[in-house]
Amino acid sequence: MNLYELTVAEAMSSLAAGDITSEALTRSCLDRIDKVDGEVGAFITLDREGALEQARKADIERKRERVGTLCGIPVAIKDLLCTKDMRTTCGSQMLADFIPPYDATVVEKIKGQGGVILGKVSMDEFAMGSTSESCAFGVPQNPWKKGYVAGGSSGGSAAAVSAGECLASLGSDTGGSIRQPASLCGVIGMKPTYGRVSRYGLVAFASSLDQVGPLCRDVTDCAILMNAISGHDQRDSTSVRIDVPDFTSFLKEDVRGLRIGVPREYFSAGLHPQVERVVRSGIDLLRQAGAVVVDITLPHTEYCVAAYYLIAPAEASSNLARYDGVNFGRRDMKADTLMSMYKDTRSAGFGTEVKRRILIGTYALSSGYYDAYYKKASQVRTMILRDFQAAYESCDVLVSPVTPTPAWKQGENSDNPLAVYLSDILTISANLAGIPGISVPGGFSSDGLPIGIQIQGRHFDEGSLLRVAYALEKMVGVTRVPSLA
Ligand SMILES: NC(=O)C[C@H](N)C(=O)O
Repeated sequence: MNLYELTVAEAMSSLAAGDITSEALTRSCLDRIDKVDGEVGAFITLDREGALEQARKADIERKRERVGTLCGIPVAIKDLLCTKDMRTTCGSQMLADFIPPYDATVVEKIKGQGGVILGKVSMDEFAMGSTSESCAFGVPQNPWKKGYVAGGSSGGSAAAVSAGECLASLGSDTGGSIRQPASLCGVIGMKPTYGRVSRYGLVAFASSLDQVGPLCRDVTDCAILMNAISGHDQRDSTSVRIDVPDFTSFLKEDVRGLRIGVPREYFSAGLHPQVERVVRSGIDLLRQAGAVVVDITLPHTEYCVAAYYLIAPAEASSNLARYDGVNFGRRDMKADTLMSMYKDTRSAGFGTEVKRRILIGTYALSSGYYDAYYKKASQVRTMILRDFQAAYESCDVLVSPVTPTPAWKQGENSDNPLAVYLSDILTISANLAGIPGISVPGGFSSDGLPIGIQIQGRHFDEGSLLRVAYALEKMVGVTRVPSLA
């Protein structure tokens, strides 16, 4: 077995036993990147020398003292998390040369535990998209099938883990951006409860929805990464002061007596029959293992896309106002007035989808329209939250598809933003309600594309998600790294 194929847990014990070194492990990932990334296209910035230096340092420290949990483990970071002295582009020309002077809290935590940062991975521009095709610096593709999308917006994070270019990665999820690419690339992806993980140093898209989370090769690794990144942070006023459990303590195969809710609305028309087959067979496995399956209704599901595509663009239009050519990133200098400098910078710096969202958001927030759009959408958001609260009175977790279809061909929906927005229909509600969700591999389509199963739960009950995901993983059996022949 190649070292790059190890899970985080396996690598941790081999490193602790002295069977491998971090330098060898890191070199194995770098060699793998050299071999396959020309095709996979996951990395925007690769810090080869820096990674090897961190790995050697980890090897020396291990000999001398007690080391952090992730000591010597190579990880990749979505390119919207600030990394000190390392370019952070958000997949946008606007930040093509932006080098942050500080680390995001989650990056600081990974480094603090000895993790080796390999570099920054591809994403949709400012996290707006579901295919990563709007990235200004290279589009990742699905490691399972040439020419197919890796999903988005954390497409580079999912593709890098899936292709064996790193052992784990961090992504962010505003409307499905961790769970959807995880599902399409056959890896685990968790969106924690809003407030569980610090957003300090995460470049904001829609601040009331964004959350950082891990993408990994198995559920155990997901629990390990959750332990590493969770917790209150004084620098993020929306992070919650609540105890962080040891997430690995939930890794039990036993789901007896657990009440699994199956939301009727998530299996409606438009769901690909092969996705339905995979998810229903996952539910059957859980039933056979002793879980109690109950029928659930989330009646306001049909309004979630409309509410999200008002709230997220409204917040984005406000957050992205800071890219004015003065404070951050790019400036177009040919203009001779301040107004035309703003206009030229923003016209050239942002891509089509980002502009579209800024326009929608600015329109929705303009005077006289607030009540009709943003306020209405916020009220719908409350109804969606209440649906979940009512559901969790009769079940402990919800099991459903992650996306209506498996991965599609690159370019297929490029001219149809509405079709792409609709592909978020099964993931968006969790962000609107702030609840946690995870995607775990459930099977494959007839043409070999991975299909994930989504588990959602109560606020701060990531534990039950991990428990069900772990049981499913044991019953379904994970397929590791695709051959990329
Ligand atoms: N950022 C996300 O979670 C992705 C979502 N598809 C969006 O475009 O907003």
